[in-house]
Amino acid sequence: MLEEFQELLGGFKIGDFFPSMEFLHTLTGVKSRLRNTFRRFDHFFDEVIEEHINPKREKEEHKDLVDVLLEIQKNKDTEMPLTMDNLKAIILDMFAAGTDTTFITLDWGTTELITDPKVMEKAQAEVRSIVGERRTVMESDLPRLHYMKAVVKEIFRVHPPAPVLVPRESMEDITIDGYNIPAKTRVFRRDPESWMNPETFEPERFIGNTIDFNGNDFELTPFGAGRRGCPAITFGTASVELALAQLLHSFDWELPPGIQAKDLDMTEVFGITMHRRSHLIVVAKSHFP
Ligand code: HEM
Repeated sequence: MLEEFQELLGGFKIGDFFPSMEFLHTLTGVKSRLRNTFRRFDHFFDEVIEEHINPKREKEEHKDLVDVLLEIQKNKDTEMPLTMDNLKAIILDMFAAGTDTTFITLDWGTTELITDPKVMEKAQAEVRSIVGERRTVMESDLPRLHYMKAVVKEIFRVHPPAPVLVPRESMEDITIDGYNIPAKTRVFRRDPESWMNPETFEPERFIGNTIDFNGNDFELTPFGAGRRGCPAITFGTASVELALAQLLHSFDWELPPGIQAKDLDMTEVFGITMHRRSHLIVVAKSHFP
């Protein structure tokens, strides 16, 4: 369901660029796919909300996002009242923007590392030397994992999970570098010419310099930049770094018997987020007895 949503949201649709050709969306079935996906999500959110307002529901120790949103909705004194549609939109936004991006980064990251044993070994050696015999990687370990952080930057560079960002429209006429951009133009940003050996996975390119993805270096903007940039850049980065460090620390990774790195399908599926076309199958062996 989420995959269909991401593909519909980001895939190339001719009517988005030539509004006079929007009628093609009906002929090609895009409109009915959109309606169908909308209905499935709407039904799913109705169920989730009903479950949360059911007085017989067992109380959890901590409130979750839906509990908090329902509480805000109940409070009629808020500056901006939340309708049920607003509430569903927020759940969808968090669900879609927050799960897929992190998962895709780890999926492509594992792919790159398993096809490049030298990088995998170097990253594992670093994590294991910092974390030692302790079984759980802590957030406080992260600042010392310099090489692994370079690996994460390189994953973001080669496989930005949301490569065309969220489609945006310019609000007013503007001239940038001599190009006139009229109001309401759809704007995308990506510059493939900013890197040496751009196709090679090389975390070392981030060692010894300060290039980062916080929105100041325009050649690396996996979270976007400026005021419409990802609001969860800190949380998203920590989630990816912690998960990757834990995977590197606790497991030794191999391809299944008979499969070689060159056999892996590296095709990307184009949508608002950039998935692998086929599932990655790897063998994880516990590093600790
Ligand atoms: C690896 C992790 C992540 C990456 C690479 C990422 C990337 C992005 C990008 C590129 C955008 C669009 C920015 C733009 O158009 O300029 C975005 C927007 C957004 N992200 Fe993230 N994100 C990540 C994790 C998360 C997480 C964990 C959450 C929530 C828990 C989240 C919530 C959002 C929301 C709500 C928006 C929409 C903001 C708006 O509508 O303006 N993201 N993200």
